[in-house]
Amino acid sequence: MIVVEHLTKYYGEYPAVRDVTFEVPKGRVVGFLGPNGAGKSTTMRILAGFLTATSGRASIAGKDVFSDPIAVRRNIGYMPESCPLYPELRVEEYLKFRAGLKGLGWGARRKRIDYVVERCWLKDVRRQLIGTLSKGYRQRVGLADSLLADPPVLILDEPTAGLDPTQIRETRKLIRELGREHTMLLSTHILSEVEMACDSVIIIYQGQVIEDGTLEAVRHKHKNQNLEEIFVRLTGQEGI
Ligand SMILES: Nc1ncnc2c1ncn2[C@@H]1O[C@H](COP(=O)(O)OP(=O)(O)OP(=O)(O)O)[C@@H](O)[C@H]1O
Repeated sequence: MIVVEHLTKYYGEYPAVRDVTFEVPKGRVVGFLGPNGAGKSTTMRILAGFLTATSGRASIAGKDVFSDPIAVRRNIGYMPESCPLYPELRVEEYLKFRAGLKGLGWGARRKRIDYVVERCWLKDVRRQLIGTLSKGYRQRVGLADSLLADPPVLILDEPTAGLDPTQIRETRKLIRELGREHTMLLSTHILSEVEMACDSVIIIYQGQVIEDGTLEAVRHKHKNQNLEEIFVRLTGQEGI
């Protein structure tokens, strides 16, 4: 469903992503891990069509990310690390606006907004100005936005970053549920989240993929260590 081949991205002289190749098969929920600055957001932004690559290829649902970006956007829901929301709009207004941009017709729009509002626990803040929402609630609006067009593929960049423990639990539960219906690439620093919600894991370090496989295969390869031990050993990072 997601195919990335030899993807490379330079920011000026700096290679943030170097010859990255991986696949996410249909229906799979993949944890995309790596220390700060490893190249996760850069890769995800390229897949979502927000950034060009220096070289390499990528496709989603058979559509080329670079030559057919509009078709790709129809197939994905992308939640960036910090969601660019409009503070002067109310939650419902924002979702209406986004649903319009995503091409949902009037009838479908109302139904779908009700659904994502319910699903992302936004009922209580439906009429609140986005600018007055807490970070956790803004994250939920970003997640609701990514679900609006019911895309087959979800690309979620640190969806639980900055949430309180209750919100983290709720969001994890939602991610697990969404994983039954969507192919998902999910970046996070919380390794227990990956162990709970993902089938597979890709670890990226200094712009390069250093591990890629099902959780079971990766654990087996590393003598049944837990993911945290594997991550620390591969990347030399304690702070995650
Ligand atoms: N617009 C930019 N211009 C220059 N360098 C950038 C830019 N965006 C990212 N970088 C650099 O590219 C590297 C990869 O960044 P990226 O945001 O993809 O990492 P990440 O794995 O998502 O990190 P984090 O876990 O901290 O979010 C970092 O060294 C970062 O400083």
